[in-house]
Amino acid sequence: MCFEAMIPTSQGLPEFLAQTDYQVPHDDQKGLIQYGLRTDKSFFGVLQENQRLGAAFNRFTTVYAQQRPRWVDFYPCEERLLYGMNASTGPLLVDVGGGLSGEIRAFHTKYPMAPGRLILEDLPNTISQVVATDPPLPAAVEPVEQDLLTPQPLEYQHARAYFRLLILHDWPEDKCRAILSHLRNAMKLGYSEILINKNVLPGTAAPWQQTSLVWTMMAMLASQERTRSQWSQMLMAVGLKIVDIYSIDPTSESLIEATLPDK
Ligand SMILES: C[S@@+](CC[C@H](N)C(=O)[O-])C[C@H]1O[C@@H](n2cnc3c(N)ncnc32)[C@H](O)[C@@H]1O
Repeated sequence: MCFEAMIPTSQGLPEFLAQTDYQVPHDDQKGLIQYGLRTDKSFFGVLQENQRLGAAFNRFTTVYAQQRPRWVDFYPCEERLLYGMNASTGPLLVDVGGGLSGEIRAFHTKYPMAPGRLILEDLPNTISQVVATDPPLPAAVEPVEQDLLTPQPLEYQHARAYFRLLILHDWPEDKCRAILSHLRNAMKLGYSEILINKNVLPGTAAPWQQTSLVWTMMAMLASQERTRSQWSQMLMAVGLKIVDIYSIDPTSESLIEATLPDK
């Protein structure tokens, strides 16, 4: 991953920035990765095409998440998800771009008797890796091939929560809005929520653990880490509002809870 994708992309950085007048790239189809790897594919397009690289990336994100505090340990799941859950309304949890499923496994391990379906969505190559994992996926978790740039199928609408870890920093602003709009359209007013497990940078003096990803995100994905006000503006722009932000320490990913406003 590092040698085949990140280093060649980073090596192209000075030349690319000089050619684009040192502007922050926002187009994930004409960014640094296309320049550095001489490809017309996006980062995830490269990983879907090259299964070995894709599998290495999925292992990397799994190990990365294992080193971080898990949302299930600092978000009040009983109070905010399980209380009021109605399995006939829709799934309990849909993990969008869930990768090798660490988070939904962690949720299931902590709440094995929770009512409702647990859905793990990702691209085809990742899902084929998920179903072959050892230890195997718990039977309660349903792996589904689903492109997050498309609407949620009817079957997975009106979920109690749509969860996303390390996803929205992978996409530039316009794609984030498109992704969130599909989820907003799937939500049930007064019931569904979106849980975003990501860094929420302070306006100043952000810790290095949070800012160290900024260059990587810009280079590989033409995207960025975001401050609280940037998250708030993006969610408002697609008709969602932040209910609360839960954090366990200032250097780790927070959990942003967002819903449809009552109006
Ligand atoms: C940074 S990883 C995060 C994985 C997982 N949420 C975690 O934190 O371990 C991004 C995930 O998004 C998935 N992904 C990328 N593009 C996608 C798309 N268009 N539709 C669905 N999933 C996508 C990737 O396959 C990958 O599993």
